[in-house]
Order: sequence, then C-alpha cells, then structure tokens
Amino acid sequence: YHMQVSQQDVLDVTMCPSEHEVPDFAKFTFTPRKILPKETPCFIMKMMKDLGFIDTFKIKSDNLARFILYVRKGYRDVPYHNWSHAFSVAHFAYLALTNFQLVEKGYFTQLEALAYFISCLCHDIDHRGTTNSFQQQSNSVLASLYSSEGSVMERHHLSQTICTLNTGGCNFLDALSKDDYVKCLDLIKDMILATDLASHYKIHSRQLAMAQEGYNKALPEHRYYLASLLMTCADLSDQTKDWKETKKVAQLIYAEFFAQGDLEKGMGRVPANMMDREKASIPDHQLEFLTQCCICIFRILATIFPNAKILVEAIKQNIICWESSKRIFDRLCIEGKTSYEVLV
Ligand SMILES: Cc1nc2ccc(C(=O)NCC(C)C)cc2n2c(-c3cc(OC(C)(C)C)ccc3Cl)nnc12
Ligand SMILES: [Mg+2]
Ligand SMILES: [Zn+2]
Repeated sequence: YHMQVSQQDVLDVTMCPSEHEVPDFAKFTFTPRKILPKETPCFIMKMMKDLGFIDTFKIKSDNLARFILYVRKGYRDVPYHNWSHAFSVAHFAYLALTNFQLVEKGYFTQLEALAYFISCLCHDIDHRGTTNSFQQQSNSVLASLYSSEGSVMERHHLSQTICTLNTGGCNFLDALSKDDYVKCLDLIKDMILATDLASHYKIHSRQLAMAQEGYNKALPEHRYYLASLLMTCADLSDQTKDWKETKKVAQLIYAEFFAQGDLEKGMGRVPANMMDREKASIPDHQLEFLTQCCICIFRILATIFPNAKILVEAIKQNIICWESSKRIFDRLCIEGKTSYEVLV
C-alpha cells in the first residue's frame, strides 16, 4: 500500500511548471472537468498556493504532493464518484473562496478555508458508486461499521481522509499547532458529514431561516450552516455549468444509479424507479431534483452572496433544457422512435 505513489510522481507534482495560467480558471463559468486528469494534481497545488495556504500553514510541497497523489489513488474508477468529481468539487471551493472573498470578508478564518478546500477534495474518497441505503441492504462492511450513527459512506470518506493524512510523508498539516490541527480535523469532520443528502434535509429549513434573518458571523450555528451550505453547493456545482456539461454529468450519475439497480435486481430486490434503467425517466427525475433540491440551495447562497445569482440563473437554464429534452423524449416515445439512451 505504502509504495502506491512513487518518489518520481511526488517530484513531478512538486516541480509543477508555474505557467499554469488557464484563462477564466477563476470564473464560475469555467468547467474543471476539461483539465486533463494528469494535470489535476498540479492544479490542486496551484489553487492552494493562490489561496495562500502554503505560506500561512508552512506546508512542505513534497508532503502536500504525496497527500494529493494518495487522495487521487483513494478514489475508485466508478462513473461519477471518481477523482474528476473530487477535483471539480475542490475547484468550486477555490471559486467560492476567491469570488466571495470568504476569508477577506470574515466569513471563514484561514483555517476554516483550508478545511473547506481539503474537505471538498476528500469528501467522497473510496466511494463505490452506491448509496447509503444500498450499504444497509447489502450488509456491507461499511454498514456494519457505521450504520448505527448514519451517514455510512460519509463516515467512511472521513476515515479514509484521516488515514491518508496519517500515511507516511502525507501529513502536510504537521506545522499546525496542536490546537489548530485538532480544530482543522473537527472542521473536516463537520464538512464531510454535511455532504450526506439526509443531513442536508435535516438542516435545510434552518439554513433558509438564517438567510432570511440575515447571516450573523458571530453565531457558531450560522458559521456551521454556511460551511454545510458551501459543501453542498460545491458537491452540486456541476449543475451550475452549461447544458452540455450538465447533461454529460447526469449520464454519469445515472450510469452509477442504474448499475446499483442492476445489483439490487441481482439480489432479488426491487430498485427505486430512478435506479431502474427500465423505469427511470431521467428528465422527470432531474427536473424534480433541480427544482426541489438544487436551486433552493443556491438561492440561499445567493441571498448571502449576491454574485452567486449567476449560479441560480445557470440552474434555471438547465431546468429549461431538461423541460425541452423531456418534451422531445415524450414525443419520441409516443412515436415509439427511440430508446432513452439515444436521446440523452
Ligand atoms: C444531478 C444530480 N442528481 C441527483 C439525483 C438524485 C440524487 C439522490 O441522491 N437522491 C436520493 C436517493 C439516491 C436516496 C442525487 C443527485 N445528485 C447529486 C448528489 C447530491 C448529494 O447530496 C447533496 C450534495 C447534499 C445534495 C449526494 C449524492 C449525490 Cl449523487 N449530485 N448531483 C446530483
Ligand atoms: Mg458523497
Ligand atoms: Zn460528492
């Protein structure tokens, strides 16, 4: 396990050519999935340098490089919950930190900003492409470990993150004071656990109330709700890009959902409609997800950060595209013209 990352790999990342000036990289319209996979570790280093973390926390490049490479190895080759998802979620954290000036304006301390960026990068480590409920149903090892506390997958992602930090030569946080280190791990725990959809639904109404009464930086629960909101926004950031990107990502998500449905059928169980490739209507389900869940989260974000309004507008555009894709799909089905895959 230890020699999964070679010294040469580490050196390549620490010696990243600094001329990584990609136009529009720091804009919300940029789609991070267009960065070549082999270039992504260098871009993580670039983002952490730009955010001031290397200087503020005296981070040694070879430790950080080794950590990034182990995190990348920690992700599996599944259709959606893979390293490019992790990279795109971390990129959104970089966009939020820079465009909303979260540290400059006192929303986050530098330590909270570091925890946010690292949590986004690590939040789905070792995901198997199956849901929390599937862990219970299949009596997976992870369910036996964590089902009593809930958020089974998220607790595993957290545990994998801490294990990676404790892997030889990966602890890039070793210059932090004891207090800061403990505080940082606490923040990473809250932030990764916030990416469980069930946890989001539990606090959503209070996040809405927080936005309506006005965000108060002095209130610890407001700071917790904002950190959770920024995690879910990062996790959903594919939905704020252009239609081509959004449609491509939906296909990856349903490739995972349908593979789980096939597994459930193989186990003699009846999968939920959206997991069943014979029954799912992707446009209908996506319209429901975007209008009931996704756009609500970004609307709260936009009440706190006005320049997040363009993200709400992008989601509205994608809703319009799903509606027209649904009309075409329905018409083609009536004419018996196509199987769903052709359309999407
Ligand atoms: C485009 C898009 N469609 C989705 C449709 C349905 C669901 C879903 O999980 N339905 C519940 C069933 C499975 C029990 C999630 C979807 N989804 C997510 C997502 C969001 C998550 O949770 C946060 C970040 C807290 C919202 C957690 C995991 C995922 Cl995959 N990301 N993009 C999508
Ligand atoms: Mg997750
Ligand atoms: Zn995720």
